[in-house]
Amino acid sequence: MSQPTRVEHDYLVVGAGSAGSVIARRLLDAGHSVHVVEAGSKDDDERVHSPQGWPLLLQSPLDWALMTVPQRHADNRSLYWPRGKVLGGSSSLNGMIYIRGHRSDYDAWAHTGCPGWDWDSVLPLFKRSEDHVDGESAWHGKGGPLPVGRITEPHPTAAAFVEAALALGHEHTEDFNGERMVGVGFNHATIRDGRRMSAWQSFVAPLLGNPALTVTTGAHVHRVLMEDGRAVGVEYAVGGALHRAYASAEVVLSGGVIGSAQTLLLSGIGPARHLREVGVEVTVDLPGVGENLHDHLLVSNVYEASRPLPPGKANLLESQLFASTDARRPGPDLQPLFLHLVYPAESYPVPEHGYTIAPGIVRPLSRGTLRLASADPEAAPLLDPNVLSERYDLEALVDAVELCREIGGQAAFDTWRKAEVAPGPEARTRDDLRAYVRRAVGTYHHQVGTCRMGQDSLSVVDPELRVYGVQGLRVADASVMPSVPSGNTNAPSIMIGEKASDLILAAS
Ligand SMILES: Cc1cc2nc3c(=O)[nH]c(=O)nc-3n(C[C@H](O)[C@H](O)[C@H](O)COP(=O)(O)OP(=O)(O)OC[C@H]3O[C@@H](n4cnc5c(N)ncnc54)[C@H](O)[C@@H]3O)c2cc1C
Repeated sequence: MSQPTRVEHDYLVVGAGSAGSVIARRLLDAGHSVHVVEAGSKDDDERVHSPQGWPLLLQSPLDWALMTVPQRHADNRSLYWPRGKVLGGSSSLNGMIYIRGHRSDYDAWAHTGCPGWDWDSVLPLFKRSEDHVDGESAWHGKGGPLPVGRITEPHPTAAAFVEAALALGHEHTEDFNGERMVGVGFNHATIRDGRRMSAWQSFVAPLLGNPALTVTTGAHVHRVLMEDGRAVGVEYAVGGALHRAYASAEVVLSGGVIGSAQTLLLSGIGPARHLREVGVEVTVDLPGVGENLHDHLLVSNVYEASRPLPPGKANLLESQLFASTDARRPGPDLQPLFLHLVYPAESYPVPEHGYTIAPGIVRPLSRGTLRLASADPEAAPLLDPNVLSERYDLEALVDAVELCREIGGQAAFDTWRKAEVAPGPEARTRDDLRAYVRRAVGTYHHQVGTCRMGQDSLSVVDPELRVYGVQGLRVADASVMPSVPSGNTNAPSIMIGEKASDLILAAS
């Protein structure tokens, strides 16, 4: 019997998230054919598009809704990790804050084996994506696919947060992506005309009629198909049925910090010992796959409000503060975030009306792992970020809790504050606050690092994002970050998509 003709595109992109959407767009613009294979659904749920819809998407079918393994240093709690399972990936259910991080974050990447990823090299890529409401400047781009706007009518409590931090002596920052990141101010956000601008909507939706583009949704990629050491395609499941898709040029994994590492492991690319333990045949012994999992950490200082809060007009996350526990270090390590809603602290009461001053840390030292639970591609992986295993992370979070308490106690909040609910008045000493952090710590949703870029024995991809030991296969998403930048990770993931497309096109 003759083999059916195998349908090939030039490129296969696995995952239509922040990075994958950019890659698909840039390859299409360059005249290539692209097949995007996405496990999630179309983004036709209206809650995706409203800037205020994201809390309603958590635990919905558009969320992978993963859980970590019990965290030893956090009272053995399993942490809930939302991730977008929809066109746009996590950029379709994130908080829309547009932050790039500090210049020193990227210079550190370059310094630790990633030439070409220093700040001066990546700034033009951030700008190329952007269509900033303020227009072209030294810091921002105009005319790119990604709209970035300002919070023009802040919620009164978000304004109170800024006023309170200023009263404590923090400096005002007009633009966290500008000259000075450290300070307090209002976020810029990926919102235009009152609509969320996900990476998919910004980069790919305008090209949906392009015959060179094929999009398959509801398609869970199980493994990379290899021929003679070269990636030639992927196998994916739709419903119960298995399908194959092929690429004549390259396969690009953009499944995010969890999906990309899991796909590599299921393809036999990873630590040989672990693969044998779970019964996956080893293709390439690559010990770094699944190592270096880390995340920004967040707690929720929750306040009961003295009256119902008026509705906001933007993304519910309008103002924040970048601060440092050590002035000798470049850039911030704390990121208290204000929400004009109750973002509950686990196991603490949830007031009917309230707001949250969320202490966050952005230079965590704790590192963990992602491992397969079994060889079954549909089984969720074992996620162990090992949070708070480093003493610095615990102490920095306690510093952040104290800082947020100080802000919450300022006169600017007098007309809004009824009571502090978490950590609550009974938490007085630093030890009490350590216990609170262990009991309430959660994710800031900025997991990275499981397919780390670099040139040492634990690197998974080289600085051109090519998987070591395999031809024709790259990883491009938050998983390649060697260390998490000190800001939110959507813009950095989009930048990685820009850089990846340059590298792919240069090799074509
Ligand atoms: C609730 C939440 C709030 C956040 N808020 C912000 C914020 O305000 N600002 C900010 O900058 N960052 C925020 N982030 C983080 C940011 O959105 C992510 O870091 C970023 O989107 C990661 O991009 P990515 O391309 O690596 O992965 P993703 O955008 O997650 O994309 C991965 C895609 O691959 C698909 N996929 C995975 N595995 C497979 C597979 N096996 N087969 C097929 N498809 C697969 C997924 O369904 C998904 O669509 C938030 C994240 C969350 C979850």
